[in-house]
Amino acid sequence: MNKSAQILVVDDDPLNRLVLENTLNDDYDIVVCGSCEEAQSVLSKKNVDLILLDILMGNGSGFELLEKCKTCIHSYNIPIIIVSQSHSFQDEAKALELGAVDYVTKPYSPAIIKARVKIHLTIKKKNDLLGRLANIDGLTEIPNRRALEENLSVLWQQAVQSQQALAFLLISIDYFKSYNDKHGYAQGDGCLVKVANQLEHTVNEFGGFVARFDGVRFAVVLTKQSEPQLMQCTSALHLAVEQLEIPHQASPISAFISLSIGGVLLKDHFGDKPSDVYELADSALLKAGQVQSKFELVVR
Ligand SMILES: Nc1nc2c(ncn2[C@@H]2O[C@H](COP(=O)(O)OP(=O)(O)OP(=O)(O)O)[C@@H](O)[C@H]2O)c(=O)[nH]1
Repeated sequence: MNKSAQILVVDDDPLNRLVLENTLNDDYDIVVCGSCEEAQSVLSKKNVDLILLDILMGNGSGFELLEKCKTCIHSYNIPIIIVSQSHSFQDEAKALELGAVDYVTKPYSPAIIKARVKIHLTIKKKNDLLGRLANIDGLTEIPNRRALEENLSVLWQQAVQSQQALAFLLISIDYFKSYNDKHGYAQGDGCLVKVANQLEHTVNEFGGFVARFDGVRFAVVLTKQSEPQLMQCTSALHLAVEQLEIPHQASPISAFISLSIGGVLLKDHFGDKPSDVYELADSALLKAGQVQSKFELVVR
């Protein structure tokens, strides 16, 4: 049977582990651990969907593991249900404050454990979906501006700390207003989807990140770039979209859809904040639209 989720059971009592395993084994993949250290090692290797955690363990406090999980980027969104012998309100309150989603006291009814696990897995699935949707552009299904901002912020900070170059490209489809006027808005949407997919495919080959910036503009972030590498990437992007051969009957410069690219290469001066590159890239993009190469680069 295809089990729907992976559950980690952490309890130092072998009998408790066995009971929980037998309760949930039919519906889920169960991994059992007798200590917090073992559990941490499992969490670093496996994708866990939910944790059932005992807090009063002889060999280390479950509270510590709970706190670690909730402050770690890789595990903070895993729901943790406490299964405890302690009926103390303080322990229950502490566990919930530290981020546990539920608190079940022993002895428990297997049916209730099953029901609570099911509820929290359903909520997690919905939260995961919302998280994904919040970062995906509805039309092109590539990352959206929110995802770009999150990603750029992390990569910019890393670049500043390591003093390694960071490149930002702003890409626009040429004469898109005329394209919509000539071919219709629906076809315009279809064209945006094709271009976005092609850009994503090409940028992936260069190990970069692409997002829809706004309307007909896309943004690309590339780390550890040199000028020649960046030129190679932008040529590949121009070529990839040319090769789609999407007819553009109203373009004064090409029979097919084409791009202009404004680039910023941060080498020495990274600016005060990540979004400083937007303005620089926007000016470069404006100039790119007027030159034959359709690419303009600002180096800082
Ligand atoms: N079909 C479609 N069109 C869009 C979408 N978002 C923005 N647009 C249109 O894209 C056009 C963008 O035009 P502009 O950026 O003003 O300019 P342009 O025609 O590309 O001209 P140049 O910048 O000189 O190349 C506008 O007409 C917008 O209405 C979208 O999601 N779908």
